[in-house]
Amino acid sequence: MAAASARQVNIAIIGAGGVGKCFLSQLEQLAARRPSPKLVLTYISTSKKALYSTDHVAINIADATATLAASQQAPLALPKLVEFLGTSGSKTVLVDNTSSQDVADAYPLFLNSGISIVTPNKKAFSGSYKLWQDIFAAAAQSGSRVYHESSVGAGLPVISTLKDLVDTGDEVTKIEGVFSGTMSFLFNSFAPTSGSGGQWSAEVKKAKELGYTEPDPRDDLNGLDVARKLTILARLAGLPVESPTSFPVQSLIPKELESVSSGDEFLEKLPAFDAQMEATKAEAEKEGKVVRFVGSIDVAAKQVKVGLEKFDLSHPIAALKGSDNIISFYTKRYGSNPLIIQGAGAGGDVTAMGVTSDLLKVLSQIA
Ligand SMILES: NC(=O)C1=CN([C@@H]2O[C@H](COP(=O)(O)OP(=O)(O)OC[C@H]3O[C@@H](n4cnc5c(N)ncnc54)[C@H](OP(=O)(O)O)[C@@H]3O)[C@@H](O)[C@H]2O)C=CC1
Ligand SMILES: N[C@@H](CC=O)C(=O)O
Ligand code: NA
Repeated sequence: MAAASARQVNIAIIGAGGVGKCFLSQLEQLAARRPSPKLVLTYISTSKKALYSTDHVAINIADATATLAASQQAPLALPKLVEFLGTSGSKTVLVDNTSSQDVADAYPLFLNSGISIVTPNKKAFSGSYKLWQDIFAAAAQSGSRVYHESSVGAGLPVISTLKDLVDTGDEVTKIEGVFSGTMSFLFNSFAPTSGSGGQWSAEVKKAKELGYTEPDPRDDLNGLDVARKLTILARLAGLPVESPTSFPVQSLIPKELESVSSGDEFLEKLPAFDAQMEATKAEAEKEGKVVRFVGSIDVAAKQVKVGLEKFDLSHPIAALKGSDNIISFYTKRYGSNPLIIQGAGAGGDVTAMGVTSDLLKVLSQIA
């Protein structure tokens, strides 16, 4: 076991894709700006490769992506990773930048071993309610921390705001808005409030290229990504929602493409079904409206729903730009004027910002 250092915190990263690379760059700046505690990257992996040494030698953060790409080491199995991180003698924060359910399922194991977690991955907090309970019980029992701001609204302060409302004794009655950067971008560019808009399937490809979509864009188009975010918010607001499939969720996947085997094949075949979304858009236009993909949680009625709705052109939801999310919290204190949060809801840099700010919170508590 390496010698213990109170003023050193080790960082282990799983996932080095769009968000992971932006996080690495923010971590490099953070480590340079803040000498204490010393931040030491000791493990990084994708699904196929890893970088680490048995004596926990620091990995150069600036070169980590390139060194990882050239590495011949395989990732450690998750229980082995927990063991490895536990032998460093320093406090450790795991940064999960994947969308993996397997990694999410292992959070209780990491937390029980005293390893804190920061992540934009929604799977742990929107999976089974039992996993949610196990995660927070493990953190409470071991004193390790878990933060997931970017799991809703990317770096926008959505989770922290909701926690503050609840923890200070306000009563949240309703949460509603646009919760997907991808869906926002798609509808803002396909059905703008002025002009004719782009082709649906071409906009879907653009959203993927811009890094807004989930690794498989069908996870956005089937409504599940928004359903996951609403599950997380509903639970934080006090509703023990069982899963993201336990309430009505509208899918925008054409019936004919429901069984295609890969995201790439789906994107290739999607142009043949553009007429379906054109019809939805035209129907709203006939009423002088635009269509948008929204979600809502009615806390008192215990109702959660996700799907398309039509909006007047003057409505704030109709007028969103780019990948903007807009989230309104209706509470007893705020009365009929909700507390509203708006801004980019997807993209590598803004998502990594939420992860980095979570890391800062953990450091202020453990270091
Ligand atoms: N992109 C965005 O705007 C936002 C993303 N998020 C969340 O951030 C997370 C990352 O998204 P993003 O960076 O866009 O996704 P990417 O697909 O770009 O990157 C995912 C990374 O995770 C790795 N990975 C996947 N599964 C495993 C596994 N089982 N073990 C180890 N590594 C694994 C991948 O490795 P490999 O390449 O080898 O598969 C890849 O490096 C997701 O949970 C997403 O929902 C949240 C808010 C906004
Ligand atoms: N795919 C998601 C990414 C952020 O959670 C989205 O588009 O909102
Ligand atoms: Na957020």
